[in-house]
Amino acid sequence: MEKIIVRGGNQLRGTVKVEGAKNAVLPVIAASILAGRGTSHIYDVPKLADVYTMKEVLKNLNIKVDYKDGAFHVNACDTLKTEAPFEYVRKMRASFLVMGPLLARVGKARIALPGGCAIGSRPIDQHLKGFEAMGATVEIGNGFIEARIDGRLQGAKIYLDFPSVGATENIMMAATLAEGTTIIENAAEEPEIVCVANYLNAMGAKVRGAGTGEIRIEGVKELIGAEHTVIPDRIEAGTFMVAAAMTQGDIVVEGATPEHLRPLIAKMGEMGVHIEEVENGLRVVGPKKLKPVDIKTMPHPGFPTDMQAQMMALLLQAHGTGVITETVFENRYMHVEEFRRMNSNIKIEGRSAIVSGPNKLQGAEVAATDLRAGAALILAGLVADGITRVTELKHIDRGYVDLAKKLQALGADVERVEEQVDEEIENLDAPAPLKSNLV
Ligand SMILES: CC(=O)N[C@H]1[C@@H](OP(=O)(O)OP(=O)(O)OC[C@H]2O[C@@H](n3ccc(=O)[nH]c3=O)[C@H](O)[C@@H]2O)O[C@H](CO)[C@@H](O)[C@@H]1O
Ligand SMILES: C=C(OP(=O)(O)O)C(=O)O
Repeated sequence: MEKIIVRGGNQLRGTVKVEGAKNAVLPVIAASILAGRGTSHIYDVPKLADVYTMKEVLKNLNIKVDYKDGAFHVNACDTLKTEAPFEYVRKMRASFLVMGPLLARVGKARIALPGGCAIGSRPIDQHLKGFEAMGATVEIGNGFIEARIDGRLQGAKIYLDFPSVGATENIMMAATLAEGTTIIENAAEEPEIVCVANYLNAMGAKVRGAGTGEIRIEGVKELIGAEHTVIPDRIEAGTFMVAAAMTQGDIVVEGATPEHLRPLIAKMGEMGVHIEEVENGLRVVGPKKLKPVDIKTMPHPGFPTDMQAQMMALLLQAHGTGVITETVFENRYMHVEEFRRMNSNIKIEGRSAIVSGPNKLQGAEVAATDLRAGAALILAGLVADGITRVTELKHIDRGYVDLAKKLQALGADVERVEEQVDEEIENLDAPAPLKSNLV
């Protein structure tokens, strides 16, 4: 079994470069389906398990895909297939983002129902509400969602009950080829939405207002393959920023974009972390003594839920009590049990986690229950006494390229190893998981 082994105690120093953003590249690749003519060339594509899953999804739709040296080339000009099976959606919920583009291009899409996940139930009702408002019929059965439209989708005014990132992207992509104008109200404002909109516009779409709560899309008849560079990953950048802050380190995060990281910069600043803008990123210097803060996750420009677990690791080191409130996902505290294995003092009350510190963390064997939980456990390992072994690396590989190697290059004692598991232990029946742990 592969593990990441962390021996705590080293301060981080040096420079680390962030990759293209996972949460931008996945919808950007899905958007490529919309181009009926020409080849798209997408740059700064990170080598993530999710990118390979998306590549497989597209290949299955009869789309030509080539991925080399960080560049992803897509040609979707042949007759498209319309089905994304459970095999892919199970691995990665973002596979559902092909529904809007398929519906717009060929009037039909059949996608496996995403189902539950380690961080909550994650329904897709807002995506479907948008497609129905544009005239599509949606049927659910046999574990699939099937959407159809005769002719073109029709522009519509769609109010999202919650500014869902995925629903905003899916509807925005579908609307680019619709007849007439679509207005998405209460749209998500994340930087990744702007990245996707810029790509759509480069392909010939007419999308205005991305990055605000109201997006207007004037439908066009055809989109053509285009070139696009993916924005830097603000969550990967944030993860390294926390690593520096935790270890009283001093690092430069190259590619960290200050405008995308305002809430994190503000909260880390309140904790006493020194953050300054440098030529091509951010310099982060960890203080001797961290102050506690309260954090509430919110849609952008609020504090990102994808940094909640990492900030909890940081709060474990603060002198005093801080409260984290998770408002975006219903069940995103799976890492708390793992932190407890490392001797931490965290109390859960409803949607809040009360973190009292500083904690004298101890190394332990812990499991990455989801992607950001995995990163947070490695961060905790950087300051724990003794050895921390993190398992279930498949989650971490969905969203981080060479996390162990990059930390190692900054001076951390971290390695990724293949550890033999005692055969007798491995053959024991595993207890049934409490929640399905698909993504
Ligand atoms: C690939 C990708 O970009 N993933 C990001 C995206 O996920 P994703 O796009 O799935 O997240 P959403 O913004 O859609 O979900 C936010 C909340 O809305 C709820 N909801 C969503 C859609 C819907 O139709 N109905 C509904 O109730 C979800 O259950 C969740 O509680 O945004 C999340 C919130 O910033 C991030 O944590 C994920 O990293
Ligand atoms: C929750 C995340 O991603 P996804 O929506 O792909 O599961 C994440 O990136 O932290």
